[in-house]
Amino acid sequence: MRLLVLNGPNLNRLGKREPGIYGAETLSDVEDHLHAIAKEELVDISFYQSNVEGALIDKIHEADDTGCDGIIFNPGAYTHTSVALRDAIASVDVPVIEVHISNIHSREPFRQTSMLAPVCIGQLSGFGTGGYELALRAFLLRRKGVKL
Ligand SMILES: O=C(O)[C@]1(O)C[C@H](CCCOc2ccccc2)[C@@H](O)[C@H](O)C1
Repeated sequence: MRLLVLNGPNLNRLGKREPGIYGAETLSDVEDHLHAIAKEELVDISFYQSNVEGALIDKIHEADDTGCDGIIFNPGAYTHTSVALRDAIASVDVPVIEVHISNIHSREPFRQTSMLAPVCIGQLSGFGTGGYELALRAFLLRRKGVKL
């Protein structure tokens, strides 16, 4: 199984700022952790972070065109604004799980709406960086035939 972990704007700052909201782990720490699980589970996993909406869209298209089995996607602030990313996800067959480190539903009103959730297979929000592992394990359960 091949998975892509996609991160949107400012997530390159993870662990460097606002640890009270997003924790102290860096994006590299998250990648190392997911790499270890992927190795155990014989999953081919790749990572991409961009602050550019169009680059994220191109990556979603590329994943679909190359037979990726799933995308774990933290869209960052584009979650709340991007019709273009919504349309990109709607335009591909590859399943997408939306991940948020914070619980967006308990934060400012403008963060409580996701433009992308309706076209994703699910959303994980508020589990810290553990949400990325939860999403990986959700794809593993789907691989076993669990209807998620
Ligand atoms: O909780 C999440 O994962 C968010 O996607 C994070 C976004 C923010 C990404 C920026 O993350 C930073 C991490 C550390 C320091 C500065 C920004 C925020 O705009 C969303 O509403 C919720």
